[in-house]
Amino acid sequence: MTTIAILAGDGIGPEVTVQARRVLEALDLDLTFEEAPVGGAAYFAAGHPLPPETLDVAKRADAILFGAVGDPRCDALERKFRPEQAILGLRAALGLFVNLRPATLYPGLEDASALRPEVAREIDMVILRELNGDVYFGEKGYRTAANGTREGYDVMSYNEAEVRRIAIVGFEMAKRRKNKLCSVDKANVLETSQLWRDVVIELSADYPEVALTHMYVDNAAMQLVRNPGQFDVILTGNLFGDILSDQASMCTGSIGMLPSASLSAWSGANGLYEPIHGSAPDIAGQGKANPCAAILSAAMLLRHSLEQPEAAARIEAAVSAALVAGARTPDLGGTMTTSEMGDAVLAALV
Ligand SMILES: NC(=O)c1ccc[n+]([C@@H]2O[C@H](COP(=O)([O-])OP(=O)(O)OC[C@H]3O[C@@H](n4cnc5c(N)ncnc54)[C@H](O)[C@@H]3O)[C@@H](O)[C@H]2O)c1
Ligand SMILES: CC(C)[C@H](C(=O)O)[C@@H](O)C(=O)O
Ligand SMILES: [Mg+2]
Repeated sequence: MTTIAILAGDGIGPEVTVQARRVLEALDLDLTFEEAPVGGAAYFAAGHPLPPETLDVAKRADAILFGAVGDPRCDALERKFRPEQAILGLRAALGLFVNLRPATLYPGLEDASALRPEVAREIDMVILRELNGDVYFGEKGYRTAANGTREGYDVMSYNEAEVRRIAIVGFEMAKRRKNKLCSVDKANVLETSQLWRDVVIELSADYPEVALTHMYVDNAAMQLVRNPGQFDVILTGNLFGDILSDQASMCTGSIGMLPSASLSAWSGANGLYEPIHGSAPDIAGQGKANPCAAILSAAMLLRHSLEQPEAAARIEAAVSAALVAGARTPDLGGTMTTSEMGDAVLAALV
């Protein structure tokens, strides 16, 4: 029996996750679903954003479908109780250091893209984001000195083993795609990035067939808008990958379109799958959220954790067909509700 943990979370998290679950159920794959609270929902129900029972459910499952966490009512809480700690805690506890964030333009979405149609049409990349290190997991502090001056800090660091293991994934992915790897860093300023670049260059000797380039992150942000078609696999750290993937999403039409997979190795069980967007408090409860990113995350779950590539392709084809037929939530310029968009994808499933 295959068990999928559903951690829907806060805001639009539950709204989009239920649509992804409907699509998975329609495939008749004999999946069992186990729901558990996470984020603000878990804090209000159980006093902690990632209760031990929820972590157990996640660890026991064959794969995890995650919605989003974040609740403005928690903004004033001590950091360890904030909803966002739940997703960081899961990534750390499950050793999910590989984060795949594919960005492609779905047919017909040229009009929704922030770019000119001929530029947008070229987008077909994966942002490979390291997910267990960087400023996210370095020493942190917020303190007040004796003279009353406040100081905040988050240490940015990577060691060479951490860089090597994600870089290997990058080279292997590039080999299976277009043999192009662009490593994005800030080596002109940061020692962390200098180490990153040194390790990537050393490793490149094992992959002579892969064309390796390096780009500073500020230039990469610009090139994503100027000429996104130049990218195949972008290999980058935790913070830069977070920012660049939100930017890439608007090039493909909407942040509501980009799925992600978080894995402990390139392929394997216990992966966590989530849209790249957050809980979107500004539209929560209004039926306005685009469920495509969540639905496409379910497709990634089938491909990477359940070894069901045909089923994954069926979901992706259904999303594509629904969009070609004109199905659009407001973020894509349409008027459909979240569940109507789910209906459209279900109707297109063949
Ligand atoms: N992995 C996660 O759980 C995750 C990811 C990002 C942000 N967050 C959290 O979510 C909360 C809100 O953060 P934010 O506003 O900066 O980012 P967000 O991604 O939630 O929303 C940014 C903007 O995009 C829109 N948007 C997002 N998803 C959409 C969708 N599916 N369809 C249509 N529009 C969509 C929102 O309405 C908003 O205007 C914060 O608490 C943040 O920490 C969580
Ligand atoms: C909520 C937050 C911790 C998270 C991140 O920064 O990784 C989010 O922005 C994401 O992109 O998954
Ligand atoms: Mg983000």
